[in-house]
Amino acid sequence: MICDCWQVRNGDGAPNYTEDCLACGTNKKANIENAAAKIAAASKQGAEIIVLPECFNSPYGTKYFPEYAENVIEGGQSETALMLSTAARDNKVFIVGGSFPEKEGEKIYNSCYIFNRDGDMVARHRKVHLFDIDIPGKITFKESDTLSPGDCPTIVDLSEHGGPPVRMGIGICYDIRFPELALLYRHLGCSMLVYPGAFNMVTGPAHWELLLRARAVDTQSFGIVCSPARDESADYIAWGHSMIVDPWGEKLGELQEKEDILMVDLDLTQLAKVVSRRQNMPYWLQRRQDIYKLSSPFMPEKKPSPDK
Ligand SMILES: NC(=O)CCC(=O)C(=O)O
Repeated sequence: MICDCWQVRNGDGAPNYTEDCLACGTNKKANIENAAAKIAAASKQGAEIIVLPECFNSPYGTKYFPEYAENVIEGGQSETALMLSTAARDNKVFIVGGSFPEKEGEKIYNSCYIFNRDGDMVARHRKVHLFDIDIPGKITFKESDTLSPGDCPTIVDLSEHGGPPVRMGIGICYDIRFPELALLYRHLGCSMLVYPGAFNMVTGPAHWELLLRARAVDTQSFGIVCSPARDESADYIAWGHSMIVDPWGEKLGELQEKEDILMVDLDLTQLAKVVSRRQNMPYWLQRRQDIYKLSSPFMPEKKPSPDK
């Protein structure tokens, strides 16, 4: 399996976005070392935030998850989480750690851990929508054979951790198909949606870019997807095409299917674009909440939604 990373650098007040690809296979140790090496390389190029793809320490497949899963909490010695923490601290970067199978008790989750520049774990997202699909003759996949779903949205505000003014909503792959999650993130003040993901050769060409751009436009936010690069010999062949789009749905950068690095500057002017897009086309304020309404236990009742 091959992986992409995506990064943000904050140069002279100008965050800079990059994507890498890195090769992953069945050798877990090699996958972890490769990810660490790519994080270091990206950091050398000035990346400030690095995003890894879904399932970067193992092949993507239900039969692999139990074997590659690590216990991060409950005093677990997770070598993958340790690498992410060390890499974040040594390179002084934020890391959105793609995902890896995580064990807690009897359950296994598809989890994304996020680290600050000191190597502290600041958030965890457990994939909330499991990829259970059956398109006869094309693709059948049932994550729920071995995985359990998470039950929380996950937001990371980098400014609360000494970083740039970016509030990210995190999802993992199939989570991108659920507009309600993205709308909830918008409601909770996010201006960027980050989805480590691994679409395949059936759904990738059809929906990967479409969904990212849709979620970005739905929420007037930056959108990022970070995929493993394609490995034709894998059981599950990833589509690749890590990508970042702006709140207008315009592509700021895209990788192809191979191992690679892509860096995209996101200067403060572009961050301001979120605000101006939201003002120019204030559809968030024009929602007809008398006809329909997003409801979530994670939505504060009284707090007005941040829709500047
Ligand atoms: N890893 C995943 O969740 C795959 C999702 C996917 O391919 C899709 O089409 O959705």
